[in-house]
Amino acid sequence: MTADRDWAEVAAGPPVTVRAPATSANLGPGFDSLGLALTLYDDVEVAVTSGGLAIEVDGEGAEVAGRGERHLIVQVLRRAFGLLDELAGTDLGQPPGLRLRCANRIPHSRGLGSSSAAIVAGIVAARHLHPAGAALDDAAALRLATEIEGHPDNVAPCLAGGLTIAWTGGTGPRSVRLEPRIGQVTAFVPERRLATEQARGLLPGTVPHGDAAANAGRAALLIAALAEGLGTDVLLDATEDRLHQDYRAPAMPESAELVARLRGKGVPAVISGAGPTVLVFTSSARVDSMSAEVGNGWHIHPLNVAPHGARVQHDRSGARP
Ligand SMILES: Nc1ncnc2c1ncn2[C@@H]1O[C@H](COP(=O)(O)OP(=O)(O)OP(=O)(O)O)[C@@H](O)[C@H]1O
Ligand SMILES: N[C@@H](CCO)C(=O)O
Repeated sequence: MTADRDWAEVAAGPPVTVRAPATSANLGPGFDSLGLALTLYDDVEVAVTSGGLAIEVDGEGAEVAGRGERHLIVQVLRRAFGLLDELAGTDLGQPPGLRLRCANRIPHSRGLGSSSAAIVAGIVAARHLHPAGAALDDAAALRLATEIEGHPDNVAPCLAGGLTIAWTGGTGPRSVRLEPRIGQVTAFVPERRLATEQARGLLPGTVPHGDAAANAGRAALLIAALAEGLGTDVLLDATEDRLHQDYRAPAMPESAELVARLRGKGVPAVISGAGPTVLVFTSSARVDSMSAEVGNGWHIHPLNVAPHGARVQHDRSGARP
């Protein structure tokens, strides 16, 4: 099948800008399954050009700009363009050139889903730019993003917004989106980075049956607490974890200590994703009083749940939404 446009025509058109939200995965007991989209965003502009590869990065992780073909978003664009040709039966191949402009606000390797935002932004941009982009539907986008990221819990809310429960079934990764009834959450972000790969390496191969059973019950309770807007006392119990946080504590002792301290005072606090950011479910009034107590060394981000997943921002072409 031939596409209705070729890369030269795409290059003559406008670039696409995608806004992708930060995400917090696990939320305590929901390891590799639960995720929340947050109102902290990366913006990625992608243009097809007549040749070469140019990458500009402003903000977080500016050092990744020099990676050329190894830049995560470039790799994702290439994978998505290849998959689109396969799915649509077209043979466009790779575009002659690409230009990326990244405005990064999500801190890297802190547990706020920066890699998922980059992956999802790349997929949404590729779907918009490729003339047969509609062939990559939402289910295929989730499958591709999960394949690249390795687990679905950050990419699902980054694609869908809100609160998501993600799992891998017989047909691959899937997710369900819920509208959480919670107000503000606050991210306490330390300077120290922790790569997800390193944090995953600290997990044991097996866990005691009692711990697995406790987490299953708490994860179920957490969904009810978030969906129904249940009170802080329920949320405190519902965010208890026994499957990952303690095993990872040696790699982020300050974060583990902060979570324990806040929980000891009745505040529902968890490690965000693979850490070391601490995510707190609480009102803004409480955060103000907590901030003084938490001390220096933490960047404090009061955030809301992002209602939408990654979306195209400026579409001057009037083409696909
Ligand atoms: N906007 C981006 N552009 C290019 N590469 C990125 C971008 N964001 C993240 N990355 C890559 O992903 C790495 C961080 O991914 P990692 O999985 O370790 O942490 P995270 O996604 O921030 O946290 P978590 O998965 O725990 O929520 C960075 O070091 C960088 O290589
Ligand atoms: N569920 C993942 C989230 C981080 O990407 C983990 O905790 O390793």
